Amino acid sequence: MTLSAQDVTLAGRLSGVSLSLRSGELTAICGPNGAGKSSLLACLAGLTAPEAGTVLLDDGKLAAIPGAMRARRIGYLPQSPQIAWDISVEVLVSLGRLPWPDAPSETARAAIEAALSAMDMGHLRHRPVSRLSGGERARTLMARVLATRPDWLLADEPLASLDLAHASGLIRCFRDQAKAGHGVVLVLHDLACAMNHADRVVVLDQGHIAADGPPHEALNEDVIARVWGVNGRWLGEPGFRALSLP
Ligand SMILES: Nc1ncnc2c1ncn2[C@@H]1O[C@H](COP(=O)(O)OP(=O)(O)OP(=O)(O)O)[C@@H](O)[C@H]1O
Repeated sequence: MTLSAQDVTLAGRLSGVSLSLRSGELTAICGPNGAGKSSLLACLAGLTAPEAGTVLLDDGKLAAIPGAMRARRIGYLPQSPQIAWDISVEVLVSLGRLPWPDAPSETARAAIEAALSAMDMGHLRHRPVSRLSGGERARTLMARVLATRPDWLLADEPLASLDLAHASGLIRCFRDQAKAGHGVVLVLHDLACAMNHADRVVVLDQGHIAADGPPHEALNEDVIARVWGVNGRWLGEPGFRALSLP
């Protein structure tokens, strides 16, 4: 399965971006503030229509796929999700099953339970979302996406408010999803996380692709100096790299 952008343009945000993402891989999209990462992810999710260019899911135009089917195939976590109603954690997570015609069913129940468990939210399932901490709220919203069991997981800064143990658990979850053949695409500011856990890194800079490849190439020190303007140094062993900043 592939999810591709062909010459995608959004004025002032993306300039002719082309890339083809493969399922079974964890792809990290990195870049400075305002580089166009969230804009690209929203286009790939089918939630922002490009002004020019096309997004393809496998060989078909994403825009031509009916909404419910698209929502079954692509799960999307925005950078700052809004929660409209003060419902319980469990009800919010169960909304992830809305695109499916199966609710309530054994499959739906199992997907919701697995998502609550993966995000360590089972013990808070009855709590209203207005009474969650920031990290708990983020885990609940991620669980809602997981409950859909989409082919593609697109998440914008999914680790931003998680503590160390929950961030590590979520990275493991993303890796398992990729191993199971799903496509995982994450916007990440944490370059060490991208270096250590991604199969592929796409670096965006001012709406263009500045680098694209395995992490050790796409995030080498020259690219970091050129794109971020910082002379960082990679330290440590592969898989446990840390970026030391001057
Ligand atoms: N709805 C919008 N309409 C017009 N311009 C926008 C819109 N949203 C964002 N922009 C602009 O487009 C550019 C890219 O924004 P985007 O949110 O994609 O960047 P980003 O790489 O995700 O940044 P960050 O790391 O700060 O989250 C920025 O200059 C931003 O100001």
